[in-house]
Amino acid sequence: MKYLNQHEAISVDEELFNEYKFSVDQLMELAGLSCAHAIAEAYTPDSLKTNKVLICCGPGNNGGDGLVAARHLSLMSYEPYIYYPKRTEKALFANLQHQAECMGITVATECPTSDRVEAEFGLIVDALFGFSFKPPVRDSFKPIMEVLQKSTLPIVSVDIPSGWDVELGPQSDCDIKPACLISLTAPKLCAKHLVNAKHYLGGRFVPKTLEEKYAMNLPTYKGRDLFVRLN
Ligand SMILES: NC(=O)C1=CN([C@@H]2O[C@H](COP(=O)(O)OP(=O)(O)OC[C@H]3O[C@@H](n4cnc5c(N)ncnc54)[C@H](O)[C@@H]3O)[C@@H](O)[C@H]2O)[C@@H](O)CC1
Ligand SMILES: [K+]
Repeated sequence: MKYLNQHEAISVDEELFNEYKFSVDQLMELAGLSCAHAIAEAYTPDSLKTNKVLICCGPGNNGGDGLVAARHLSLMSYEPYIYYPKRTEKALFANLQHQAECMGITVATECPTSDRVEAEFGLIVDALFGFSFKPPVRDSFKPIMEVLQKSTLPIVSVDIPSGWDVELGPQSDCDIKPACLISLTAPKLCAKHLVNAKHYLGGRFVPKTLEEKYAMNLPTYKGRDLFVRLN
């Protein structure tokens, strides 16, 4: 299987939208749903200290995947709580936030303290930054990155472990250690730097012609599964 560089990941994204005419909402829903399913397989509610899940959502589409995943997790016996500090004006994101709130999920702008996170939650979902991230992390996201770096809870990263360079992996100023990574579409080069982590692939929406154009050589998804375990 091929691990994409940052440029390839962005090109694949653009082709899905421009050539194949998918809308962002469509792919985000499928991506976030596949994350919720992979999380439910990797961390059943009763395997966790508590079923409360902290979902950290960033300002871009990676954050959107987190908002979608939260909604699906709430339908599957988890109790999500969303930290979403930097919001956009775009209707898609406002609607995703609204849908989550209508389902009784808190969407907060205030960064939770480490003490609170350790005491209150059983799992952290990191949907802060995806394949468009360029290090270093800007100041406004440093407090939550510190919480993630200090945490003893399992962290599930969506697409890219946040703060990692998309190709080079961990950075000295920001080195979170996810217990699980859910790559979307195809893994990116940074996934080669995972240590002792579960690795899933989700985002089962890549047309065969696009897979072949980028020589992705994707693994076979089983039956109706929305994700496949890589490691
Ligand atoms: N192409 C695909 O196949 C799909 C991609 N999706 C998701 O979309 C993600 C990519 O989304 P985007 O391109 O919107 O970008 P990201 O969500 O990766 O991040 C972009 C945002 O982060 C900010 N940012 C970048 N560097 C930063 C830094 N150093 N410090 C603080 N903030 C920083 C940018 O200002 C921007 O607001 C993927 O990783 C994946 O999670 C899915 O939603 C749908 C399908
Ligand atoms: K992430």
